[in-house]
Amino acid sequence: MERLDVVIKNGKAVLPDGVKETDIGIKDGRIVALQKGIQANASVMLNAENHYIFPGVIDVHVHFSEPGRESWEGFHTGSMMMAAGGCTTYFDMPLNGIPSTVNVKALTEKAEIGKLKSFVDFSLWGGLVPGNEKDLEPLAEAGVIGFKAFLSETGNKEFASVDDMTLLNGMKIIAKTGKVLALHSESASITNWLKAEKEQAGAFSADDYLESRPIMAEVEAVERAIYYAELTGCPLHFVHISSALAIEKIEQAKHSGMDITVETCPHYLLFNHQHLRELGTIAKCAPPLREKEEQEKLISLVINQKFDMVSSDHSPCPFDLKDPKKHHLFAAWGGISGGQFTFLSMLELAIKYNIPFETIAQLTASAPAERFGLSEWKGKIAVGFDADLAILSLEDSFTVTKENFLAKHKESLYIGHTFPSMIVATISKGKIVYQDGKVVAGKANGEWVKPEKDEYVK
Ligand SMILES: NC(=O)NC(NC(N)=O)C(=O)[O-]
Ligand SMILES: [Zn+2]
Ligand SMILES: [Zn+2]
Repeated sequence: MERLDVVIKNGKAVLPDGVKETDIGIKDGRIVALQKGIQANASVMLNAENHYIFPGVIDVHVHFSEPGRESWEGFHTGSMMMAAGGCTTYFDMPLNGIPSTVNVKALTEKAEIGKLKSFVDFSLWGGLVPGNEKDLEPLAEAGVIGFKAFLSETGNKEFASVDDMTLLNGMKIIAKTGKVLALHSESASITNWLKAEKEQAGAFSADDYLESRPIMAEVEAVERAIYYAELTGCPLHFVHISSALAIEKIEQAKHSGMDITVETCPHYLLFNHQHLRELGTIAKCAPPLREKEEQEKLISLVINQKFDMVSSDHSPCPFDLKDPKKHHLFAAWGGISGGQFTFLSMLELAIKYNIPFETIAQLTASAPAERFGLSEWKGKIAVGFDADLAILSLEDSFTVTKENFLAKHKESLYIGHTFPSMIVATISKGKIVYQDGKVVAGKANGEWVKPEKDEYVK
């Protein structure tokens, strides 16, 4: 009888063309068989009867802040949290750590730490900042997944936002490397101007914060970036888009044939401005949570497949920096801590709005793999692909507590939230990393994943 490492029996696998009952056979970290009734000797047999098996989440947007600010998160706790959330590959952003990932030395240093500490696979973004134009091609060659720049201030002095000239020059160079430029799109001019007005008036309420980062600030930045991409031919990825009007502009550009993708994050879909009013700093992010009406529009846009993917934008910090006793809302650190909940959030929406599970798998796994050059071996359940899987039960629910939230800091908008499904296990390249509420992997086996080599066109 054939010898396999793992056989998952009787699950409902979420395949690109629909849900299918099948066994999954795994050997040497890859899926080798996808059929009912696999007869094999396997070291590990899992019964997945009544459970759904999704491709492991590929979360393109997290901030683990290591090296330099590992007191904010770090690869160890961060990757355990991702595993608990059904994520098997995440892309770490180039900012919030010290140094920022803006040259090859910083990239290599971060990759070494990730390889030692991460429980699941990861890729690394490189930064575009004023003054690092000469580092862009070397970073591309060294294997960054793409580049990231900020059009508004980052809130951290080690990673400056781009001025228009840096953006244009950077786009021109990035276009040549064949990589994608990801943009935090809020206009620095508009948000700084409005923020200064609020500061002068000493007006720091939740409503003031929302007013200081209006939808127009997002739309202006998106439109400008689209013009610049048209001039330079640079592929773009808009991160954490929070308004229907921005999507309208992005849709127009896509229809004109431009190479653009867009993500939103679960917090814009599950929460709204009322949560900032009630909960304060833990619900502070940029762009801000929008009014309920906008939240509903964003959900419709997800249902109508106007977003290419979803990401968590896990951007935590020690609670001290969010402590309302010490900082008013404008001064507190902005960022939502919720990397564990992208998949469960999308399942909540799928159940509520009848979104097909294969659409969820597309948003959380296959579209990111496709966009960022990993689609030959990651992002879907298929023979020959990495056995990166998330096993889900619809018969159980999951209420977030400080105990089962595995991020370094336990303060989060999600504490107390009940998701209508539960992750039973997460498998990374054939190894069970998370099962029954615990990270079970003995050691950190995550690898640094680089995009396909032939993506790089000199
Ligand atoms: N410096 C940050 O991590 N910022 C993040 N903060 C948010 N989203 O509030 C982000 O992605 O913009
Ligand atoms: Zn951002
Ligand atoms: Zn971010």
